[in-house]
Amino acid sequence: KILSSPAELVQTEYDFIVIGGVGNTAILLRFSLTDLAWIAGTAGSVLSARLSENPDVKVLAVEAGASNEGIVETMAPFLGVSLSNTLLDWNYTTVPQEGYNNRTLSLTRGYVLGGSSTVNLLTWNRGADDLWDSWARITDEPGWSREAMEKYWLKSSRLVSPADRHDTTNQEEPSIHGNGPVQVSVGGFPTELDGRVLDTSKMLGGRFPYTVDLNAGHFVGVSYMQSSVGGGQRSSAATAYLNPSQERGNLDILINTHVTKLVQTGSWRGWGKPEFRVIQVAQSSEDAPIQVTARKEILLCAGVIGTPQLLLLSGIGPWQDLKSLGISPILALSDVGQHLTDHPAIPIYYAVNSNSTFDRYLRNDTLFAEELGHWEQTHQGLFVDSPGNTQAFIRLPNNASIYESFEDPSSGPGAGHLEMIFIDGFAQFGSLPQPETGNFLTVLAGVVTPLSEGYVTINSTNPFDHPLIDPAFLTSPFDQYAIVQAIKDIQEFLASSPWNGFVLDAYGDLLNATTDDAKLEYVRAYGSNINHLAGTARMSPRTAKWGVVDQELLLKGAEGIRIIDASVFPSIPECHIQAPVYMIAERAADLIKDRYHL
Ligand SMILES: Cc1cc2nc3c(=O)[nH]c(=O)nc-3n(C[C@H](O)[C@H](O)[C@H](O)COP(=O)(O)OP(=O)(O)OC[C@H]3O[C@@H](n4cnc5c(N)ncnc54)[C@H](O)[C@@H]3O)c2cc1C
Repeated sequence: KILSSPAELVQTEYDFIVIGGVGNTAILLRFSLTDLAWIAGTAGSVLSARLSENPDVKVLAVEAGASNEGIVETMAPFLGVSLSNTLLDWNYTTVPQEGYNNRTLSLTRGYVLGGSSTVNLLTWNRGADDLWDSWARITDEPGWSREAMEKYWLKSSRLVSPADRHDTTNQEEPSIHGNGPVQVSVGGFPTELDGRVLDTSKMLGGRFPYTVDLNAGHFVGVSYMQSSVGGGQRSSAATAYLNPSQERGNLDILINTHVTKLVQTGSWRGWGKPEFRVIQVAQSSEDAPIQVTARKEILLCAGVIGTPQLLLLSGIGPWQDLKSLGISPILALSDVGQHLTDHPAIPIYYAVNSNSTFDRYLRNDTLFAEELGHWEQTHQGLFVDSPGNTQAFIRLPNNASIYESFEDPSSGPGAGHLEMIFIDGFAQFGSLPQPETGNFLTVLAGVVTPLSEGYVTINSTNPFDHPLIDPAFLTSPFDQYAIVQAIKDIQEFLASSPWNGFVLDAYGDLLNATTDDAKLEYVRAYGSNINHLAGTARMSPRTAKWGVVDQELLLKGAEGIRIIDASVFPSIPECHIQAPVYMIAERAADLIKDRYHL
């Protein structure tokens, strides 16, 4: 059941407590753990669902944000972009980004059941086979390999028909998809770009090959984009995992409540290893915190920003940083909050010779309302897709001059370095506002193997204050080189014959950016990110001195805490990252069930 205040808790002891997003925590619901406590976000929802499957297991999921139910913007895929800077967003801001002319950027994170899976842009990428095999190597754990993770790919999602039920032959490969709760489909509202993108790929070949289904594991090529959409509606960790489980008698979901601290309750078997079995929760910094016990484990799923913040507030992290904040250090882990990585991105705009782009809907309230009404009645039309029906992952040229200074950072030849998403209208991903007239296309370009790394840390012991967030965009020369190459690739792509008579001029300052330096200046002025933050509590081999969690996602040097969210990724995936979050959450649920014989 859903509880909206800690005062509604009828018990203060559970098997598991899931902290955050009840996103992937939904997995826990499968288990019905009586002894777990957790935070419910994307991963949190998965865990909540999976663990509460066993009626003997009592699970409490704690989510700082609100319920996802009844909010149309979270369900109509096209409206997902409107959820940033709302009450469902943590509304974080980065510190000034040197690589972006010292601009600060808004960072969206879901403040709602389902976490960021409730507010994201829905693209569904499982990650290259090479990525998973590299994680198995980095962590020295075959259980994270592509082969071992196949079952969690199959268990987390299933392919369904697009909203318009068009023939998808050669647009996807049904045989490689599974039977899990998240519904996945290709776009259900074809655009005038789709055919041109595919024709260009077939014409150019080379670095732009056509790949029928990237999710088959070879993540290089131009393809129809798959999204977490079923029947024209968002499929999130909340709708797929959590909502169907929330009536279970062994699952309590506490919303609008922050976990403010993980409390040390003793030393494991009396020999010094700190043990954490209790959390503190509150709804504001004025409230007296309430304590809740997890008999078995605290499952920390608070995401790339919330997880390190909570660890630091609880005395877990770099020793000197904790001491300088006046926090008594309990566990020295220098990697907490470090290695924050995201994909830098730049929207490229062209005026187009068309009257069919979505620009007119964004400029005309009546048209917009009519289209929304159409979606509400039929789940058809423009609103069934997040903007963009096609995407491409491209490798840098083999002879790229940057390889004289840097080794290839990709996980292998089956993963790209650059991404492009083709959008039939002016998508405001950067700081350029939509022009008042005209029709446009947007290509959102990104670097998916960034080498720039930053951090999340705190400068306040008030858990309700935002942490300091520095993704350090574009500080590595590799990223600078790669994003310029992405712009050149887009220019080459759109200069080919399928676009003749359709693409007009580049829009904005890009028109005059003829040199590499000018292109880089354009990115510094208008660049943004794709909200794929990862890595602030990295997984490493159990005996390694670096890292925050071990191969089973248990907090190193402690008992009672397991971290399950995008913070544990040992490297940033070369793709959109929600599917890998679901997959690690599914595996975590199995690891927990095995450990406790559930
Ligand atoms: C705007 C946006 C667009 C994106 N687009 C895509 C996309 O198209 N495709 C894709 O694959 N990925 C996309 N992503 C990324 C993807 O959604 C996330 O990486 C993924 O959902 C993260 O899952 P998580 O479980 O790590 O964290 P989250 O899902 O963010 O869950 C963390 C949860 O913890 C809660 N929480 C935090 N601190 C506390 C606390 N102290 N107490 C209680 N609760 C707390 C939060 O409210 C949140 O619900 C996007 C993300 C955003 C924000």
